[in-house]
Amino acid sequence: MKQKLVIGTRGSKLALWQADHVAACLRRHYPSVAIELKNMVTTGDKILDVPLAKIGGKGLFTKELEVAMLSGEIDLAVHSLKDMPAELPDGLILAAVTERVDPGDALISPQYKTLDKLPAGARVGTSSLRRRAQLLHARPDLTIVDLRGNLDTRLKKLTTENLDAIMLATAGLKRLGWDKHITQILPQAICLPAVGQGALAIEARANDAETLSMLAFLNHEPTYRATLAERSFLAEVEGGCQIPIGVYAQIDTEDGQLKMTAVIMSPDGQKAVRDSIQGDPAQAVALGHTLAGRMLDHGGREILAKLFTQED
Ligand SMILES: NCc1[nH]cc(CCC(=O)O)c1CC(=O)O
Repeated sequence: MKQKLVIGTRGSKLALWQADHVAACLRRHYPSVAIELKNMVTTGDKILDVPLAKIGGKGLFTKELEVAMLSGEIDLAVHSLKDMPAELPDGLILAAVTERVDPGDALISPQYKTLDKLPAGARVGTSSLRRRAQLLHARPDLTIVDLRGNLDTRLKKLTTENLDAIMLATAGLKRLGWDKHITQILPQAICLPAVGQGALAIEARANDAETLSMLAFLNHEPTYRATLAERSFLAEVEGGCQIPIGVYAQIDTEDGQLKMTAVIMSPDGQKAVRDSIQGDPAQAVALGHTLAGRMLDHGGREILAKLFTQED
């Protein structure tokens, strides 16, 4: 067993909470091992004024940590699984995926509370194409305002940018103790989450057997299986986190089946392909591929082709 593990993390409040949480789990499990944290800055943290969809590129929030891991500077990195690209760089693997509790998206609207009570033309802040498309699909009259920055910045912008509502991940708000601001958790019929939303990913070197076995206890198998199906869906649709797809999979505790629903939308929410699949959790990867293939054939490919040629 190693006597020291170095965790790499980004410096945002959410990232620090996540890394501290994993550090605390490790310290409890291995009282004699030194658990150190190392703060790092990623490209995604540096570019704060450009909409994410325009920066493009995969792994915007993960690359610098991965370089440090490969060089041995850090032993593991903690990420929101949602921020991880579908395929990891050579030499790195997901050592564990933690239990997912809140996969959904939340609306914060101090004045109107819920989506259906927002007045016509209301201004809603989000920088996610996925949220924009699904909001506009349900409410074409809304005005979507781009909203970048860390969670705390975005909450402040609700007031400073004169917005009627903003949308954020429930999990992130809960982790920071800000769930008191939530006025509605959007139902999945209206808004499906991003791939992996709500789960933490622990990334480590593929050849570092000692660290991998020390991290194994952090893995929650049902969440791992469900998010594997989601990530396999994503890999097949071939996008980063900034394409308008929503997907949610879970293992049904009654019949043990993996059940997954996904949506591919045009950014304006006008075109939507929605479909579901279920099967054996051991076939998670195949289920993701099959669902993606079916949805691409039934209009998804057209929506995505248009998206990639758009220049706005
Ligand atoms: N893209 C930023 C990001 N990455 C992970 C979370 C929230 C926590 C999670 O989904 O696990 C957020 C904030 C948000 O989308 O509101």
